[in-house]
Order: sequence, then C-alpha cells, then structure tokens
Amino acid sequence: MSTLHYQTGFGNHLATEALPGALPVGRNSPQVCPYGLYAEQLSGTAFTAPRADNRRSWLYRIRPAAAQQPFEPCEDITDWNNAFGDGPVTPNQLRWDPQPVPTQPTDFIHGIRTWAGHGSPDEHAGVSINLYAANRSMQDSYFYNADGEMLIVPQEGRLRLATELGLIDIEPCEIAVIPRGVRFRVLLLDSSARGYLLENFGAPLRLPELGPIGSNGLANARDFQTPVAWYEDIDGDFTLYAKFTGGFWLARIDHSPLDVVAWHGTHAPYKYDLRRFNTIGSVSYDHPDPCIYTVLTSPSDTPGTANVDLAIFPPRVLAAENTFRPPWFHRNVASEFMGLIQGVYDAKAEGFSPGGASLHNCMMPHGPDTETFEKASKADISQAQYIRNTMAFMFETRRVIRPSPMALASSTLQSNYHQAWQGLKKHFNPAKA
Ligand SMILES: O=C(O)Cc1cc(O)ccc1O
Ligand SMILES: [Fe+2]
Repeated sequence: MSTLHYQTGFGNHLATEALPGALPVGRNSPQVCPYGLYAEQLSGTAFTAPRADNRRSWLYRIRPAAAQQPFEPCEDITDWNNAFGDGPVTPNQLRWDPQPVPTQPTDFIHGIRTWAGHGSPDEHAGVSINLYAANRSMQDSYFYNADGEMLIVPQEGRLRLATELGLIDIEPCEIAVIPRGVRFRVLLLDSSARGYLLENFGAPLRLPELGPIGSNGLANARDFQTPVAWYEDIDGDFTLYAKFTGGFWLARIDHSPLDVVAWHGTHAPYKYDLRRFNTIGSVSYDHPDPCIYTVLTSPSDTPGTANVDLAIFPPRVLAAENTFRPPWFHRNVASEFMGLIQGVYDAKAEGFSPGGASLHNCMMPHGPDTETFEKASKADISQAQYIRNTMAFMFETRRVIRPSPMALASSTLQSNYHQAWQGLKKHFNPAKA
C-alpha cells in the first residue's frame, strides 16, 4: 500500500541516515556531530541486560529530547488509564460487541479506552488492553509513553505512525510496535480507524524460541519491518503529551520532536504483516495448544510463563484425522483476551464480531459454542478443511486480566454470552462406548 522504506529483521542492530554522513563513524558520541546534530542514547532495557535482550538506540537529532517545557497534568485523557478496578473479578466469561466510531472529533490518543489489564507501570510488569476508535489525525501534538511499549492492532482504517525513528504505515491484518519512550504522532489515512492497543509494561516483546520447530517458522524475522530515518525540521507551538505512571501529562514544545536525522541501534518501532505468519499445526491428530500460534512474547521472570503473548488464529488448513478439529473445551490458569480483525473465528459460529472482544479469565471454562461443537463432531474429516476468511488474535497473560469499570459498564457487553454453551446436549450413553 505504501511507498515508505523499511529495514528488515527482528532485534538486529540497524543503522539509517536521512542525510548522507549524518551517522558518526567509529564512535557514538563525537565531540561535534555531523550537521550540528545532538547525540542522544535511548535505552529500552537495563544497560547490563544480556546482549540477546539488550535494546538501545543512538539518535542524532536537531535538538535533544530534553529541550522541552515542564509538564503539567493533562485532564483531557480519562478513558485510557491503568485503573483496572479493585475487588473480586467476575468468574463469568465476558464478550463485547464492537465499539461505535466516535461522533465528536477524536484523535488516536484521545480515542483509547481501557478495557482490561493488570500489573503496574511502576513495577514494569503487566499490561493494559485497550480499544481505540478515532476519526482524525493528531494535530500539532505528539506523544510518548514511558509506561510501556505499544502494540497496535488495527481492525478498521489505515494509520500512519510518524515516529522519531521513521514512518510506518499499517492497515488491518498488520501490527506495529512502538517501543517505550519513542515520540510519535498518529495520522489517519482513512476517515475513521478502529482497533486494539496493548500496552506492555513488562519486558519488550520478542520472537518466541522455536525449539524443535527449527530455524524457520511462525513469524519469520525477515518479515519484520523497521522504518528508515526520517525527520521534520519544524518550529511552532506544539503539545507534547506524555504517559507516565498511569497518568497523562502535557508540555509545550516549540519544535517538532520528530527531528532525528539518523539513528542506529536495536530500540526502534517495527511492523509485521500477520498474513505472513507461517502457521504450524497438527498433521496427524489432536488440536495443538495455542502457543503454536505465538507471534511475539514478553517474557516474565518465570521461564515459560509470559507477561503477555500475542497469538493469532490466521487462515490455515486443518488436516488432523480422527480428531475434533476446533479449539477444545478447556480451563486455563492463564487468562485469555481475544479480538477479531476480520471474518469468523473458528471456535465461535456466532456473536464474536470483527472489532468485538472476549475475555476468558483464569479457570473460566470455555471453548467451541454449541453450533461449532455439533458441526465439528459430525464433519467429514477425511478431507482437509480450509479456513479462509479469518484473523483472530489473543493476548494471553500469566496474571488475571481485570476487566475495567468502563468495559463492565459498556452497553456493548453481551448479557447472553453464557448462552453460547447452553444448548450443549447430554450425549452420554453408558451402553455405547
Ligand atoms: O479459547 C480460545 O478460543 C483460544 C484458544 C484457541 C485454541 O486453538 C486453543 C486454545 C485456546 O485457548
Ligand atoms: Fe481459550
């Protein structure tokens, strides 16, 4: 769709300059930088983080980020917060219809509504899960998030992410990650935009290990795209919004903070097209655990137990024999928040719409709805099944996902979701094995 230029790979050390010779050679911090630029290091992990995990970039910019006015509390962003409610969480399965597009002029950061989450930005652990709906570009304003990295999952409408480190265009079925601290603004390329936003307070998202799968498969590193350096040299009266410790702040700034002429490093935004995912599945029997569909993972301090995983359920071919092919009935210690980007999700014949959401928390029983169960139990599985029109995703986390007060009060909350499993008949017959 776009003519933007990207560098490829995941987690590799990239280098890019918008003007020839803007990147210093042989050192990060020369006494005087080319073109009169300032050098600035942006660290996304501890200085001493292991090499494989370390994320930092060196930015060469017109003014350092420190050249800004003091921040004041910002009152006009209230629906995006880290107030996930307190008190006991309902043990009921929850599902929501899609959110309406706003009627008032609303830009991306003002159109974010917190739906669920856990943990805290102060602790660098947990997530917030949000829905966004916007109908105009951010005007004369910029934003950065000190609380976590932002994973944007568009469901409707294309976005241009104008970031310090370059331009990214995304459309539905693509995702983008903006790392902690990176300054950016969001432009709408269509009249309205809607989607999902994960704020990850924990360790930066990374590719999962592949184990016995081998050196290829799932999301391949070469399909990740990071922008080339791009800058604007604009003076004016702008607003810089910041999110820090769950609250919003704003400062005046007399120039665009998107003034990085060259950069190199590992802490940089990227995009990925979910349609490139190399789906691995069972070619003998049984439906595998959904971790087989992991795109990205934010590990916690406990091995194998993620702060959050992004898994997808993309178009694919089901071939398992003598098997109930859809997702099975299950209860899980981990908590599962799902969204649907397009089409129909294979575990739910009805009621889970594109733009909608579901939450199956710790130990909540769930699985195929009655219609899906009955159909799959009788289906001819001598033939492969082609699942074409779909793209669902799941944020799976180790901790309970607390639905926000706003999500629980929303008119889009389905009061009849439990009906999905009410029609399940008793088939038991002790006389027939
Ligand atoms: O609950 C869900 O729909 C998500 C899911 C999908 C799957 O294929 C296996 C397990 C699982 O939790
Ligand atoms: Fe599940």
